[in-house]
Amino acid sequence: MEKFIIRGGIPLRGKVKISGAKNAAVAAIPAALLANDEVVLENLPMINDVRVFADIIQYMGARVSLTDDGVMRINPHINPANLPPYDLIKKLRASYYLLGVLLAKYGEATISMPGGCDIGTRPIDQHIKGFQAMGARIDIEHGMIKARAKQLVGAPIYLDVVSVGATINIMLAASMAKGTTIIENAAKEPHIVDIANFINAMGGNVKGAGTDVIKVTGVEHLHGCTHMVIPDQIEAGTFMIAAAAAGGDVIIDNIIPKHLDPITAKLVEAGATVEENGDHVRVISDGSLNQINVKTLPYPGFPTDLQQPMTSLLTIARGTSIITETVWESRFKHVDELKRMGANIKVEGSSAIIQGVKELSGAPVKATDLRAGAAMVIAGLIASGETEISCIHHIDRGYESIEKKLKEIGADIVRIKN
Ligand SMILES: CC(=O)N[C@H]1[C@@H](OP(=O)(O)OP(=O)(O)OC[C@H]2O[C@@H](n3ccc(=O)[nH]c3=O)[C@H](O)[C@@H]2O)O[C@H](CO)[C@@H](O)[C@@H]1O
Ligand SMILES: C=C(OP(=O)(O)O)C(=O)O
Repeated sequence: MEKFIIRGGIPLRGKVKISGAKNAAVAAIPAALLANDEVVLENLPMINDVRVFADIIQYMGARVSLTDDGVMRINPHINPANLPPYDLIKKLRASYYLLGVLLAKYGEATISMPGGCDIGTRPIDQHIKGFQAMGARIDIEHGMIKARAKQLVGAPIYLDVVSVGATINIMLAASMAKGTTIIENAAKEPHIVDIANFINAMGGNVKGAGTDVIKVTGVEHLHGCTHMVIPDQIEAGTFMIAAAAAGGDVIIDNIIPKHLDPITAKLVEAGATVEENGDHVRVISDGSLNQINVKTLPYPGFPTDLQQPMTSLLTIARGTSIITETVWESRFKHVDELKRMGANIKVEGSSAIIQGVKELSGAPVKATDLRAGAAMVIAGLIASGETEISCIHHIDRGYESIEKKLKEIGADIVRIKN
């Protein structure tokens, strides 16, 4: 087991390069199996979720090479009967995308229930409803989801909730279905657009991604291509919040500033300066911030995946802030850990009421999930004294070398083996 040790109170200065988006990468890797020949994915983040997904598709027979610069070459010929074991599938959420991909290409998919962060109940009923509307038969037995369809047929599908996973999974299944699928009330996150672009680069026909109506016309075959994964909105937002909270002057580079608008708006409201320029944003802050209220919403709202990091920032903002989580019902496990560091937070239903304190003090805390881990890192950066963060395997699922990137902008953080 590894830990991070952070000595806080140091302003951050310099430039940090953002990696490819986790939630696009973990959809693009299974999506590559739709193609008939080699796919090259560029700008993949070097995170554990990517490595695990490489292991999963290799287990199924794909030939995969992944280099340190985030380039993965995938020869997509697999044996769909090689069912990846539960131990691999449960390591991440995005393994559910294998259902849409295998159903589209082979007419059959058997996958165990996916894993992912423990942030509330995580049903996949909307994915299933979509597959069923296209004519698939779905059975759930002994923890396995079995999906079968001689021929998927395009259909109108209205999502009851705005779901990132269901939108992408239905796009994947529909990419090779007979006829046209129309997804209404679709999610609009940047990674939805990225995967639609990737399917189109393989010869597919997806229109409307980024709006709430997506039209997918199935094609018979998809071919290989090279696709560059978009920058990670959530990693970029995490560094923006860290810079605003710890104080300093940080350029967050290699990003699409538009994707950061909801975060920029809130940091400016709290008193930080954010300058947008081409493919970077610059965050300048003296660490003295004012209270704000934040409500998580599907894109283009404030992302739920940054709610926990934002909570850490607000622990030291003047006044009382309220963060309302509308996407996940149990995404407040970081609160008890922040309280160990002196934060004054009360959770009432889906809101955290945060009374700003003068300072946090370092303490031993744990990363209860991926973004709770990021929240602990930010808390450690602003706290006086030493913070020791355990269970950092959660952080490694989704952040590429977070300690190296933070060190480059002046933070005092080390990874130690326990
Ligand atoms: C691998 C990946 O991309 N993970 C992201 C994805 O998770 P994930 O795809 O699991 O999240 P969804 O967008 O599907 O979930 C949004 C909401 O819809 C509900 N729901 C979802 C599906 C369904 O079939 N039925 C249903 O009721 C969920 O309980 C949740 O309340 O989007 C979330 C919301 O932006 C992010 O927090 C995760 O980081
Ligand atoms: C919740 C997250 O991840 P996952 O859906 O992969 O568990 C996240 O990235 O914040």
